[in-house]
Amino acid sequence: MNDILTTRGLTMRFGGVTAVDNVDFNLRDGELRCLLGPNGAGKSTFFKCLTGQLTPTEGNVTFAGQDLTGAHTHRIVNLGVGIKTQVPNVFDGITAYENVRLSARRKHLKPLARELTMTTLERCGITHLARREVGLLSHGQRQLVELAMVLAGEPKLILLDEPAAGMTGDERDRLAQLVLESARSAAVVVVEHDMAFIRQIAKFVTVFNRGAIFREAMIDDIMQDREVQEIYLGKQANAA
Ligand SMILES: Nc1ncnc2c1ncn2[C@@H]1O[C@H](COP(=O)(O)OP(=O)(O)OP(=O)(O)O)[C@@H](O)[C@H]1O
Repeated sequence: MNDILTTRGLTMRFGGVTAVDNVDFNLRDGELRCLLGPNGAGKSTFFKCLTGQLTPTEGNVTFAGQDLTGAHTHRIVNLGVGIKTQVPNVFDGITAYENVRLSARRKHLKPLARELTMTTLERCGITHLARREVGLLSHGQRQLVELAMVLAGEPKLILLDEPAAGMTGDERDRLAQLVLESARSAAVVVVEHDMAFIRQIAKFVTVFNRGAIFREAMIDDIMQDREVQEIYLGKQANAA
């Protein structure tokens, strides 16, 4: 299968700090990949270079054969990438339904957009929140609304940064189910800390450390990997 996303020599420096260091990353079409690593490993910075939130200092990002290095987030989304950042990117003053419909309307005329909105709300288990103003919802509920917005855009690639943050156990289970389901029709990259959630969804994972790819393997092998355990413990010991 072809690669839908690649980076070559991707590097991001902030002054003297090299947050992402010469990363070559490959994601196959339809693949679900989790990005792990201790705090400060460079996962979020790498993610932001993919989404257009940051312009890398060096290297390039290719999506579906197109060079997207330094492209605006708007263009990246229009090309078929669904992005969920750490802070829910929703419109607080309107309802969940209206938020999701805005996303569905990007590709579809009104009747189809309405139908897609309803099915997506249902898929995400938030039909009961359709008429609620999003600014009044809990953090976990807002995360699900944002995910519904991403899915209603029918992306070819979905990028999720810490999607399980602030969720209840039930919301997290729903999210895990949704991510697995979404991975049947799109490639998915998930940056996440929540190990319970990772265990629910992860197959092949990429572990970052000090800005570089430290290990790539199946999650069960990663969990047994002593060097991976050490980089996590090392960070905790340093922080203590
Ligand atoms: N805007 C910035 N300016 C300066 N340094 C930054 C900036 N953003 C990130 N860094 C630094 O880059 C390194 C990587 O940070 P990053 O947030 O990408 O790691 P992470 O793996 O996502 O960590 P976490 O899991 O805690 O979110 C850290 O040393 C961090 O302090």
